[in-house]
Amino acid sequence: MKVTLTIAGSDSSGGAGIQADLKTMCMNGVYGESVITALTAQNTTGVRAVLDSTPAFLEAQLDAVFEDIYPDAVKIGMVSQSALIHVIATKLQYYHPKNIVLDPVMVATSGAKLISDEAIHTLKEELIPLANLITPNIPEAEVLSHMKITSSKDMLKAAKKIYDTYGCAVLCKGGHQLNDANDLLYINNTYQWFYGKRIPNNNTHGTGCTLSSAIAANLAKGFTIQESIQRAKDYLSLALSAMLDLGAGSGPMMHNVNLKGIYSEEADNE
Ligand SMILES: Nc1ncnc2c1ncn2[C@@H]1O[C@H](COP(=O)(O)OP(=O)(O)OP(=O)(O)O)[C@@H](O)[C@H]1O
Ligand SMILES: Cc1ncc(CO)c(N)n1
Repeated sequence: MKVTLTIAGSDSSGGAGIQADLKTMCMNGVYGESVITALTAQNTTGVRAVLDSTPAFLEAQLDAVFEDIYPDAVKIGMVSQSALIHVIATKLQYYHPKNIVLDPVMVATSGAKLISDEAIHTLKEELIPLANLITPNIPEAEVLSHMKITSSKDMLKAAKKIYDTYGCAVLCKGGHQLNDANDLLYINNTYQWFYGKRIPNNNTHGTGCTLSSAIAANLAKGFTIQESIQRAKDYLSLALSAMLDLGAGSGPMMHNVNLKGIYSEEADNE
């Protein structure tokens, strides 16, 4: 069985973060491990409090996981402090996992800021260059590219700028902001659109976490980046289409959907 590790924050309401990642990994046919960067007290209406892990405890979690059940892919989500980002970067350089997907989480769907300004700088300097793929949404791509994005053309310009600066593949997600749910992959000096039909569901808490962990799960199973993105988008669409409606705010998605067995197999080239 293939193994995928999530390094992310816990969401007490179960819709985003570690909880979304583990549900997604389970449904996508891989064994999921979790290293927790922070606890959040949050629900569908907002984030009430954040308690960060200490750097030493984060380090202990990473060593425990990598020394025993070595993951085939790693997904990184919310990391709010520079010292924690530094620990992750140091350990990833030491253990060298094959596939690293980084979701540069900055702001929750509910609007809460999940990273300090100093940490954004450390993320750019130390962690983004280690990733194989990063998955910014539009506001995050604006921060990373230092430009405003108001159209598909802008998405392409920003994704190219990020790729040229950091050397990792970039999936710029069009989810919340533009009319369609179209995402743009920039990789190896070329680009590819992944088109998605917008599902009329405002319960989008955790869509970014779900997409990045589904991509990591599929990379672990041996699919290419392009195949993994397509499969992750298909999974997300199914989870959104189930139209779960929980909580007073932007609610979570339904993960226990009928996948008709298509998401559990491994790639032919494995
Ligand atoms: N209503 C929708 N219908 C279909 N796909 C959607 C919808 N909303 C978002 N998506 C898709 O979900 C994925 C995540 O994109 P999104 O822009 O929502 O990420 P995000 O803002 O990082 O999420 P989060 O809310 O977890 O921070 C993308 O593939 C996007 O196209
Ligand atoms: C813990 C956590 N990670 C990521 C997000 C972004 O959706 C969130 N709301 N909470």
